[in-house]
Amino acid sequence: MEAPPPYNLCNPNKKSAIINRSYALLHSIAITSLIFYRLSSFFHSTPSLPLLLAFTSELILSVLWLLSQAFLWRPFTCQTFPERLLQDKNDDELPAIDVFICTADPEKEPPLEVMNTVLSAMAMDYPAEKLSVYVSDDGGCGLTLYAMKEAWEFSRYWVPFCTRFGIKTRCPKLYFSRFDDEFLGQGYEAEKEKIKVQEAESNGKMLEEFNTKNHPAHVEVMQDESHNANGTNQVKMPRLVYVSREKNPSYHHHFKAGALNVLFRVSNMISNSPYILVLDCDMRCNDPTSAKQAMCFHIDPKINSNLAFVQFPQKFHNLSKMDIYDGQLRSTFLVKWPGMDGLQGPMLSGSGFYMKRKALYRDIVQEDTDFTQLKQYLGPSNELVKSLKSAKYNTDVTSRLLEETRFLASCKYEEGTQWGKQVGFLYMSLLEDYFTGFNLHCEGWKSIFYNPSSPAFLGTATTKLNDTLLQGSRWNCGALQVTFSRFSPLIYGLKSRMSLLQRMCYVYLSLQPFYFFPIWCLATIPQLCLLHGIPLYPKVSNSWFMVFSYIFIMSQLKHLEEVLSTGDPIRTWWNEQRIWMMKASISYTIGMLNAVLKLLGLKEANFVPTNKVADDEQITFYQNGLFNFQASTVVLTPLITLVTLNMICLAAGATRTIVDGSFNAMFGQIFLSFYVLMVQYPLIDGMIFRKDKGRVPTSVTLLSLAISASFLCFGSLIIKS
Ligand SMILES: O=c1ccn([C@@H]2O[C@H](COP(=O)(O)OP(=O)(O)O[C@H]3O[C@H](CO)[C@@H](O)[C@H](O)[C@H]3O)[C@@H](O)[C@H]2O)c(=O)[nH]1
Ligand SMILES: [Mn+2]
Repeated sequence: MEAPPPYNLCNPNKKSAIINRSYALLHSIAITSLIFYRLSSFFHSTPSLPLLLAFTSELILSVLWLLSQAFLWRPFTCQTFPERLLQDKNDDELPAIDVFICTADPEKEPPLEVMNTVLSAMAMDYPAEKLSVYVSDDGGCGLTLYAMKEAWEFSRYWVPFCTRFGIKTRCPKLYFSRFDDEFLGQGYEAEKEKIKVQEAESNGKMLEEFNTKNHPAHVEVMQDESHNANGTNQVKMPRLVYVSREKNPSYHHHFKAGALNVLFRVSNMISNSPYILVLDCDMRCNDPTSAKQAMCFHIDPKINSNLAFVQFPQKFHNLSKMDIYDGQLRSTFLVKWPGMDGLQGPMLSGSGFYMKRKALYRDIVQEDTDFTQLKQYLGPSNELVKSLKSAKYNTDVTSRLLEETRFLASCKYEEGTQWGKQVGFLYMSLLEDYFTGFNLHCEGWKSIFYNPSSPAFLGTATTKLNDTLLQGSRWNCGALQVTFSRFSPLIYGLKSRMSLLQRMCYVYLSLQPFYFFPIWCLATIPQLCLLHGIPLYPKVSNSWFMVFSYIFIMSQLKHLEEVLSTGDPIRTWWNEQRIWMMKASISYTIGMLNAVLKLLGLKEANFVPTNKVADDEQITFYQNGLFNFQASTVVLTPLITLVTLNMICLAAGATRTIVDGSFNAMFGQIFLSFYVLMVQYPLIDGMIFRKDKGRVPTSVTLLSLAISASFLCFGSLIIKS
């Protein structure tokens, strides 16, 4: 008998694999030669400090390069066929889904935007009775609760409207910006107005007086008895639940992971759906069919037994054409994650994934685990433990049930339990997604990356240099918390079922912040030596020079090939090098400092939510591809210092080589300095030529000049001694 057609297909990209592997092979020969050249030169004469620093940088770059090849070894592309799934299964047979949406700060994450995300999720193309949306409000803000009630009101029109007319755009804000619909459009405007009035009536207090650190637990299931009682509204509606967990300064709240675990428990009592979709408050559902697409993997009997989650890429609605800050995270979502699809699957990426509930219980909840043991792991609620065994959907939410959910959302509940350690989203790192996903993969769970042509979700990308770099610092600090712990991918679970390549991917991310070392060394030491006429690279006429040139040119070409193969313009290649240098010198460095301070117990790690609102000025800069240098001094000064230093050294060093005729020996360093300045040209522009508000403040330029001068003086003393 012929096998039924599959719901999904995942195929290797043979062409990419051939290109990647040939490149990797030749490049590793070149790198080995470079290391051989350096080591053999050390035998002839004792290396100087600058030479040792340059060599250490080269070694770190080589190790990271080698690890990064794991992402490129077996690239895959997956497809889904939801129509086949729907032929086989009717609505009753589709599994239920709980959608978790987190918000924390009503100023950075305006309640109206959260409302739009919630409505887009409620209106997904999925049987309404199988969909429950849970909103976690870590701010405990009255205005957010109010906006959720309004979202519920409006959803009663919005959801049936979308279903009846097969509307593609299910985020109301976006829909009404494109299309007119008198009745509904007015309804939406009225909701917007109500939220504004509500805020105004409290004289702004609702936004100012919320207290993220101290508030009681609040759980509210949105329902409208009057409507159901008189039977006017027969349309089935997804459920909407507002949860604001208790916050108390004497308990650590574990940021987003803590919020997600509360939703996990509360939803267990109410809908207990076998699958969970996690969204950040700015990640709207763009393609309403994403749930069915995800189910094409989750229901497939061939792969579902150990499939933990289906990850969609994070995509953004506010990217400009230039995308100067690499907001699209191209290399992550278009190269690395598809690369991991050929291994055990992509890393968990915070938002836009469909997770199997059972996977988050890990191996603790088994058929034969007894009641008392489960309570030791999961806490004192009998009801919660009972709900594990019965996969039932609670249609009425009694006041007793609500009481229990408030208990589950209290600070004390997790005391002495395994939440965040072995169950649910894990707490040890600020990068809860990466760490949770790593643990799942260690236990043998798989994941799938699915990147449909129409984006499943659209979020808000950072459009300010400062926000981008600080967000990156938090991510890297989170990765390093894992690296510096017993869970470091280098050593943890070596006996687990994770393949070598998959592990290399995790190790790469865990060591990636170490790029900070080569970037700082190679942007300062060869330049200082250029000033003093000390060569660090072979002469142009020396055949070893070829090895260095080969490595540089080939990595540039490979990057270019990769950019073009993901359908991006050449400009992206250049942009990415710039923002990478900035991230490596700022985000990796700050992330490293924070992680080390945390390790020494000198600083608390903190998850400051990223700003999702931008003023017109900020948007204009961003849209025009102009860097906005209105950034904190800590972020900006190091960048400007590096550029100033390179300018001074290039000018003085080049003059010197002309005078003493040492161009042949110094070419490598002249080129390096020149390359840094070319890539970072917008910094020079912002420092010298720009007159607008986004220019580099003169105070920062002066401070940077002073730092560069001191570095050159001290550096010269050390070099000459
Ligand atoms: O104490 C907190 C802090 C944050 N959040 C929520 O977490 C989400 C992500 O925060 P955001 O400020 O947008 O951080 P990003 O760095 O943009 O988030 C990326 O990186 C995070 C890991 O650090 C992932 O969790 C996210 O999904 C991913 O989009 C937002 O919805 C927040 O409301 C909370 O619920 N509680
Ligand atoms: Mn975000």
